[in-house]
Amino acid sequence: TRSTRPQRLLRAVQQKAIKGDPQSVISAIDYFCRHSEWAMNVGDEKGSILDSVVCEVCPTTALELGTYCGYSTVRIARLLPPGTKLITLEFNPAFAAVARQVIEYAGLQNKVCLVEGASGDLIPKMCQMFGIKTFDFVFIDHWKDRYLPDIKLLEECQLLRKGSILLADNVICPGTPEYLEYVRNSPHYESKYFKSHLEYTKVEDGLEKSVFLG
Ligand SMILES: CNc1ncnc2c1ncn2[C@@H]1O[C@H](/C=C/CNC(=O)c2cc(-c3ccc(F)cc3)cc(O)c2O)[C@@H](O)[C@H]1O
Ligand SMILES: [Mg+2]
Repeated sequence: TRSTRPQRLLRAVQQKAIKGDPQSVISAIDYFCRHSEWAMNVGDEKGSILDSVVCEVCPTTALELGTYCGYSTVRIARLLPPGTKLITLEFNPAFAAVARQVIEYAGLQNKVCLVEGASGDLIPKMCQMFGIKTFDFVFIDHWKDRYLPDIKLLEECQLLRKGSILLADNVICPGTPEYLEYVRNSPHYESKYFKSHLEYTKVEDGLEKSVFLG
């Protein structure tokens, strides 16, 4: 049977990147997506904004919603100091299998915990599964209509603290109108839009950075 796009993306990593070198894995995926097949990774332009926010926050606990092929997982994990963990949630087993191999190829398996399952089921289990009290940083990049319910769930589970940073992809394209309206109007968040472009295109898109105020 034909290979899937994530499998072809993984093959590009295995053929072009250097084992144990996260930057070469990132570059191999970006090259593949620009010159062979577009894929819904956060990409290099929005990815450098993601990098700067991660470096600014220096999270000790981080969560990613929607691993897909692990591109943003590698971008985030490569910047984390030793001893910190990035927990990434992915409910599609085929995508999770590819992501595990991409993360391992980058040599970052010790900084990442990929949990297979739905965010709605797993978020309430973060404390019992990992002893996590609160997240310093959350990268949101899964189904766009799940951004809002999932941050409300994070609030309910008291997994956010004063100063926790949420960074959401695709707030313009495909768009997350209900999420944007909430974080921009809620007294519990201070929000800022980082204008950029949809990965590998000239279409406008951007990231929304929101600080939880408690
Ligand atoms: C709902 N709870 C969930 N729990 C765990 N994993 C979940 C999940 N929802 C979705 N996922 C997973 O996240 C990933 C989903 C990502 C959805 N992303 C998009 O739709 C997306 C789409 C575009 C896009 C933009 C323009 C266009 F023309 C076509 C596509 C660009 C992006 O950057 C995107 O992130 C998959 O791996 C999916 O299996
Ligand atoms: Mg995205």
